[in-house]
Amino acid sequence: MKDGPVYGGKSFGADKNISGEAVFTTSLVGYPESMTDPSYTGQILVFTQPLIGNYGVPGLARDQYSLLRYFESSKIQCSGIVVADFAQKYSHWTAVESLGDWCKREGVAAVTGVDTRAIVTYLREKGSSLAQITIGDQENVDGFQDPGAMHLVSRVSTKKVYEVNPGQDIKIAVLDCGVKENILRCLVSGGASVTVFPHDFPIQDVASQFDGIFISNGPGDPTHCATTIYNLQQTMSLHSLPIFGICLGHQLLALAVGAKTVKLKYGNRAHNIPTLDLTTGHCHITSQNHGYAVDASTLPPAFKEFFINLNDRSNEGMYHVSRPIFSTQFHPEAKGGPLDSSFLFDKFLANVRKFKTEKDLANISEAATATAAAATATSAGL
Ligand SMILES: NC(=O)CC[C@H](N)C(=O)O
Repeated sequence: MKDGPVYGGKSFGADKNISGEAVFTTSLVGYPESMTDPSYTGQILVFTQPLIGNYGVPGLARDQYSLLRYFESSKIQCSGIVVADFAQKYSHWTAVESLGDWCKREGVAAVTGVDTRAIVTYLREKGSSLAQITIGDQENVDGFQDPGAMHLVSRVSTKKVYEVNPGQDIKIAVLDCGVKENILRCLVSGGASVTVFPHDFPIQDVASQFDGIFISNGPGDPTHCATTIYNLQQTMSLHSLPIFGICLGHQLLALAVGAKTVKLKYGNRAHNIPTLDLTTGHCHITSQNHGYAVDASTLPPAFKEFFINLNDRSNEGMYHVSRPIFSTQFHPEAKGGPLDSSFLFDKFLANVRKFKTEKDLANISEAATATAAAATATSAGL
């Protein structure tokens, strides 16, 4: 840790020195999904679940939409992992290699035999900390890189526009800040065509060609994404289409409407965080991975708090009082994690379908008015 403590262990991944922000997750399963989630870029992930690796690592299989079936992106995104007990023997029908071989092949540092309870106690007391993984006596020439100071979204976002599940009647534009494959799957399996745009694409210029906009999860401090925030402001003032944001997407939407974000002491990374829906009084168990949060007291009057975290009372979402715009801090796509909140994709898709129907009806009546006007002009001999 940057502030002093050293924890010893044995390398079982790539033998290389790395640095990043040490964070912990209390999720019991889902290490392939978490490690390939672009939101973990620049972070050293410490697992509180002591035994990690026992079901191995799946391959790069793709589903009927050409989305990755078992991973959230095509490579490991975190800088390194720390576990108490790496399981060398693994067994699962999807497994193609061990966790150690995967980390070695992808050049990712991994350490086992570490007192992870001591690290988590330290992180909970001091807060998320910059840290290094160093092999032997080698010095880490890079020092302590701070992912919070970097614009990581520009590194993980797509460079070119692409489409998933083309040809459907409803069309959604996704702003890719580090989108997880399962988010795209949740949108296309609900019957939408999805076009994925780079994070800084001027989405306001093409919004009229779509029936909804989705803003994805992503790594780092949301305040670095000034271009996306500006583009969202423009989109909301020029267009009335439905918008849905998840995690970083929620934070960017909140910043775009004038609210503020704060850095949490050690963040929320787990698959079982109780979250209260303030509109229904229902509690949902949610999947989370974030270090920043929206300060609900700074939301403008047009937005209400949607959900709150029942552990630390932090904000978990917001909705517009009269427009089809809402966002959540947690991950309703839940990969890994419980599916309690997957109804939010249904809610967004229902908003999108309603908007599309109203748009189509407005176009028909506009065309009918134009035809009637032309007929009147013709009969009047004009
Ligand atoms: N999963 C995410 O989108 C994370 C959002 C943001 N980088 C945070 O840590 O708060």
